[in-house]
Parts: sequence; C-alpha cells; structure tokens
Amino acid sequence: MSKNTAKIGVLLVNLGTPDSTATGDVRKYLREFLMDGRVIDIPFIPRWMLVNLIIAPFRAPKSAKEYRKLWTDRGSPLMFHTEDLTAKLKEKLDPKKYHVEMAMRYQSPSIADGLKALNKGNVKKIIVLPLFPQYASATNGSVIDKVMEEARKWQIIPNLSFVTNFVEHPLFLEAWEELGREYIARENYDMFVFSYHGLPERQIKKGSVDGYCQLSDKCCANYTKKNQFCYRSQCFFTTRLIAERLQLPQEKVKTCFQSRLGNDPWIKPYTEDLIKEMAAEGVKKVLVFSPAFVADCLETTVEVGEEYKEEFIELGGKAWDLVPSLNANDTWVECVKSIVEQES
Ligand SMILES: C=CC1=C(C)c2cc3[nH]c(cc4nc(cc5[nH]c(cc1n2)c(C)c5CCC(=O)O)C(CCC(=O)O)=C4C)c(C)c3C=C
Ligand SMILES: [Fe+2]
Ligand SMILES: [Fe+2]
Repeated sequence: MSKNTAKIGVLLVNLGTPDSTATGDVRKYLREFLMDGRVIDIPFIPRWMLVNLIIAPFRAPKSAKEYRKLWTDRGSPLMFHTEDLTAKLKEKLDPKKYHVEMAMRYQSPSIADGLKALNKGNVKKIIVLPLFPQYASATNGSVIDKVMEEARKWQIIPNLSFVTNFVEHPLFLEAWEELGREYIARENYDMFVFSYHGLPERQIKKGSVDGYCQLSDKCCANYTKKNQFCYRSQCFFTTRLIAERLQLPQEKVKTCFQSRLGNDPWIKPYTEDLIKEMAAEGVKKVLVFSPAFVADCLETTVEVGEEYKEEFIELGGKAWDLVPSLNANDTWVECVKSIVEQES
C-alpha cells in the first residue's frame, strides 16, 4: 500500500495593514482595500473615481497619522499578532501532518504567496481560515473570492475548505470570557458595550435570504438558518453568547457598530450615538468588548480605546476600559487548532 505523505495546508488570513506609516504606503493600502468590489460594492467606474479621486487622497494623510499612534517596534499590531498566532499554531499542530502559512487579504504577505508556498509543499487539502468571526461579504467573502481567483490558475486544485464563521465555537467564547473576567473582577461596571465593525446596510439586504433580513430588531435579534450569514445578526448573537457566559444582566449589555465610511446608511445602532445616550443617562463606567476583531488594530486600539474613550470621558464618563483582543491568547490558539482539526 502506498503511503500518502502529502500534508494538509492551513492558510490563516487577516485583513491586511499598510507596509509602513508613510502616507504613500497608507494610500496604497487604502486603494487596494477599497477597490475591492466586495468592500465598496458599486460598479467599477464610480468605485474607481470615489476611491482614487476622493477617499484615498483625502483619507491617506489622516489615516497615516492614526497609524503612527498605533505603530510599534514590531510594526502594525494586526501583523505581529497574526504572526504570533501563526507561530503558536505551528507549535501545536503536528508538522508531519500540517503545513501552516499566514496571509493578508490586502498588501503583504499576499494570499497568492501563501497559497504558492502551500502548493509547493505538496498538500492534499487546503483549509482557509479567514480571521473574522462573523461572516461578511466584505471580509470572509472577499478572502474566499481571492483564494478561488488564485486557485483557478493551477493545473491541479487540491481539496479546498473554507471556514465561513466561528461565532459559536466554545473556545472562541471562552477566550473572550477569560479576558472579560479579569476586568469584571477589578471594577464595578454600569454597562457592557460590544462594539463591532460596521457595514453598509445595503450589504446586509443584498445577502438576505427571501428578504428575511430587514435590519429590524426582530430579524437580527434571532440567529436562525434564514439569517445565518447576516453579519448584524451574528454580531448580536456573539454578544448574547459572551454575555451569557459572563452572566451579565441583560439590561446592562449593548451591541453597537463603529467605523462608518461615506454617507450611506450603515448598520445601527452607531457606537457614537450610544456613547451620547449612555452619558446622558448618567452611565459612568463602561467595559468595552470588540469581538469582530481577533487581533488588536487601528479599529480597536485607536478608535475604541482612544477616540471613543475621549468622547465618553468628555461627556462626563469616569471609565471606558477596552478588553484587549484575542491576539495570541492561548485559549484562542486552542480554538484555531480545534477549527483546523474539525475541518481536516
Ligand atoms: C470585522 C471585520 C471588518 C469588516 C466587516 C470591515 C468592513 C469594512 N471596512 C471598511 C473600511 C475600512 N476599514 C479599515 C480598517 C480595518 N477594518 C477591519 C476589519 C473589518 N472591516 C480591520 C481589522 C481594520 C484595521 C486594519 C489595521 O491595519 O489595523 C479602514 C482603514 C483604516 C482607516 O483609514 O480608517 C477602512 C477605510 C469598509 C468600507 C467596510 C465594509 C464595507
Ligand atoms: Fe474595515
Ligand atoms: Fe437581520
């Protein structure tokens, strides 16, 4: 009997970050990111004009300044946390059985290079794990799309398996529970805010099965087979699962959405509005979770941890504590290992 020595390839994919904080590099990153038709989902010519003539030129210098607040000796946190996660996963998985690579959807290391490295290693199967817990066409969908675009060029296409979301994975929830518990043990919070990356409402409606998702509280509050890919519904569901584990009183738990871009309506409630409401109601101490991200990045450290905090404190708040992301937390590494083993 011949022994099949081919391994299982694993590709961990995160969003991507600029190569440096130079305005030119940030502009290059924004152009690639926002020219993705799953991110700005309008026809090519208006998208090209919007991105190249308006957003990239005006936003790049502002974003570069924000990235400078975030940058470390090891570069962008999104990058080095993903590197650390990958290194720890490699240690946990049997190297005779698995070949692990990491990639970024935009900029580098590219998905094409990650796949090439796996393919050279003679893999019989490739498991693609986009590092986004809740499915969105703009993130997980875009990673899957790009992997298929690359694989389409190969003579031999091995078995490809895609992880579409992992909001219910017990170890994902346990990792957040552990991180949250440390804060809850130290402080008596009035409110627990779960702030997720936003999405244009249009993108939720486009993915709605039989028009089920109308962005009301009714549809998104229930996570069912009809809306299992509705990003907003998965976010509410994530909040509920983490809050239940931490036994947080329901009336002290809020879900909201941050980081709007452009003038179209994005999914609500907006984090900025919630901050104002909470301050007006006399809420003083808030613990914030950001479970759409598995690594700290511009959106967590700067937007939630600095900018929203400043706004809340200016409006009379006393504490706005951000729970750090999963980064290379051991329970999270176990979660990724378990996802890979389930898909193997
Ligand atoms: C949960 C994951 C994310 C979704 C969904 C998502 C959708 C989305 N994002 C933009 C526009 C921008 N996002 C930016 C940064 C950024 N976004 C995510 C994740 C999701 N985006 C992450 C992890 C990051 C941080 C990257 C880092 O380097 O730290 C930015 C760039 C930063 C800036 O200039 O403010 C933009 C722009 C859209 C339009 C969108 C959905 C359609
Ligand atoms: Fe984003
Ligand atoms: Fe919905």
